[in-house]
Amino acid sequence: MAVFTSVSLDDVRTWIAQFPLGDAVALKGIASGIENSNFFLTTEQNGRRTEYVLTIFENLGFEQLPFYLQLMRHLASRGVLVPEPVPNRDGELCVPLQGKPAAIVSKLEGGSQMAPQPVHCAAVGDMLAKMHLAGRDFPLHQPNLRGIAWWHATAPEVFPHLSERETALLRSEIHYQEAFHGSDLYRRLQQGPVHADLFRNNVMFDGNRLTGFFDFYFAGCDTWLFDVAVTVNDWCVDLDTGVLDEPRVRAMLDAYHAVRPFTHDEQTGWQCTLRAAALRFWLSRLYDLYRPRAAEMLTPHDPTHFERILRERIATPAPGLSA
Ligand SMILES: Nc1ncnc2c1ncn2[C@@H]1O[C@H](COP(=O)(O)OP(=O)(O)O)[C@@H](O)[C@H]1O
Ligand SMILES: N[C@@H](CCOP(=O)(O)O)C(=O)O
Repeated sequence: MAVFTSVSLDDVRTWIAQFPLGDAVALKGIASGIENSNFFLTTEQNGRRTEYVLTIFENLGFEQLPFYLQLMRHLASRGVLVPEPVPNRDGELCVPLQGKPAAIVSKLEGGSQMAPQPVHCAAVGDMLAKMHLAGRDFPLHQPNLRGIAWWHATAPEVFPHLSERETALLRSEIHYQEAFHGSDLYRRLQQGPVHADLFRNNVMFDGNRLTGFFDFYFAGCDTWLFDVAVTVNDWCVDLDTGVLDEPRVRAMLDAYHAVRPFTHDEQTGWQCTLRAAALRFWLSRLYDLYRPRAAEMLTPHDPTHFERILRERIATPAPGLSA
């Protein structure tokens, strides 16, 4: 159950007076999610009921949240389908609740599509390209906090837990990625705000209609290509083998390319970037598995899934960026 901080409807009734949303009439904890406490919040104003999502941030502090919340606001104002944060009467997007930072955002319709078909991948590719373009004039900057600096800092913490075979792979891949990240080619890749965690469970669909991207709390500035690679590695993969499913890859990449054409440099850097995206989640899953965990945290995700994907991306070239 992902409600780590308990809040009652009475608590919220008083707290919500600072927002121009009317009265709080219902509050329901959301079971899924592993980072924050999330609730569906219903408000009533002039006889009209509206549903929102109330998030209490368990790990992020007040100083870190403006980047994420302002980014969502910026994207929403440019027509990208993302939850829109609601400012309070003082214009603040993030305010304390039970002593922790909290925010209210609009609720997306629908549910997650956990068995995506090419039609869903195309919708994700199209919206991802629109999101990258819309982020070009976003004024705030924060690096991807799960980028190469984090890999360097984190690998030594997991090495003691790994087999020789795993250690060899992790060492050699970080070494390989250092060379790629230090190259002229890498410096020429287009960069901007990216979601950086656009997995199947972070996108809503109503049937085949995409209704939004959410969970922006790993977002940061990185190459657009990295975002594409993270997304392909999750949406277009055979979950048992880590092998990419070509029809889904083609649907996603072609839809992206139709909105924001890939560059020649991106074509060249594509295979390395798919490996970087696999490495990022292998390492974070290893770290989550081996670090001391708070008692209430849920079962960590399986790291071997991304180890398999990384080995597969090294062994087999993925379909190219354009057909
Ligand atoms: N804006 C939203 N609209 C609709 N549902 C949402 C929204 N934000 C979160 N949810 C629901 O809450 C669940 C947990 O959210 P998530 O952001 O993944 O949590 P966590 O950050 O704790 O991993 C999601 O799976 C989804 O069902
Ligand atoms: N997508 C990551 C974990 C992040 O969890 P989320 O529920 O906040 O998206 C992974 O699968 O390792």
